[in-house]
Amino acid sequence: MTTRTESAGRDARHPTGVVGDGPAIEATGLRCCYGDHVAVDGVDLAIAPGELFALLGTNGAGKTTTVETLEGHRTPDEGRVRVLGRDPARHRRALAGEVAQVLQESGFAGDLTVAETLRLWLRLHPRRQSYSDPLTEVDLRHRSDVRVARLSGGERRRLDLALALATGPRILFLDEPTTGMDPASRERTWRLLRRLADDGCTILLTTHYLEEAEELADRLAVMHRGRIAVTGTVAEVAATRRARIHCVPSSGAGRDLPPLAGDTTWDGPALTVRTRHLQADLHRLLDWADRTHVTLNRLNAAEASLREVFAAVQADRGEIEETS
Ligand SMILES: Nc1ncnc2c1ncn2[C@@H]1O[C@H](COP(=O)(O)OP(=O)(O)OP(=O)(O)O)[C@@H](O)[C@H]1O
Repeated sequence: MTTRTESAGRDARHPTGVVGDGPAIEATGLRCCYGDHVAVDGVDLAIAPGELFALLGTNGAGKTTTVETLEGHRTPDEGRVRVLGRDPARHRRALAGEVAQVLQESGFAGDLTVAETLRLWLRLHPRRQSYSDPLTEVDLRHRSDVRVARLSGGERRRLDLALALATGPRILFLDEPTTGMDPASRERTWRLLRRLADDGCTILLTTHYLEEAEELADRLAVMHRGRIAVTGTVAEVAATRRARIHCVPSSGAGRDLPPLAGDTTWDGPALTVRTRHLQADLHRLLDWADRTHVTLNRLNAAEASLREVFAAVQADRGEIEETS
């Protein structure tokens, strides 16, 4: 599994989504409507070659519509999209060998075996380069002779992924790639996706699993009501909300705290500090506790989590702050 430290290294690699010859996947002012309903309302994305980008969002936020447009299945009502510099709706044939998609519903014939499905797939799809052994990569080699109808939900997701890999794509669109997978398969899939991206494949994945985005994504965006509410590296997105220090000072401590940059609130004996200056405020608090012989029980200090950011977006709270 990838460590946070490695993630921080990746974070620095694609600070803007544009490197070298420009983005591999791009949306500019994208707007998509279903009749009068605006599903995507001015989305800008720039995903660099070899970047693994996660698109998160609340239900009905517009993720699928955005991705379908990038895949060339829809044309924008306004704005433009480009994949490898081309309009994906107009150049579907040219892009076919470069782009692979894993949709939520794959719709394979249930009476074909896994191996037959792969062979058929390779006959029907243009290949940029063949991938050595996609079934082994997704741990399905031992199920080669099993009919697709008899695969479990998680195994079907792995077959989807194997087929996507089989053509050696430069761009991979993944819609909820690990839904239904057990924890071991999920981690294996994460390692595989990470390796693909490290080998230069650009990956756009939509997911409802925040830990998947946290673990994998070079950058991510959280959509809400057709717009991107917040985007950046995991660290940048977390920094849009204040960090939190929580503790229960020992009785008799009094409430004359040292001057802190953050806002303090008391809930009975429990103190919470919401701050943009976590290290400095923690230092002041510890120093004050030392000087006044106070014990800070149940002390906990943490940056905001992706979950908190997501909850704030979902609650439509206006308190997502600009990263300074
Ligand atoms: N075919 C359609 N006709 C009318 N409205 C649609 C259609 N498809 C999607 N919508 C609406 O467009 C909006 C965006 O839908 P979309 O499926 O892109 O969101 P999503 O972020 O993928 O949602 P979810 O996470 O729930 O799958 C929603 O309000 C949805 O109800």
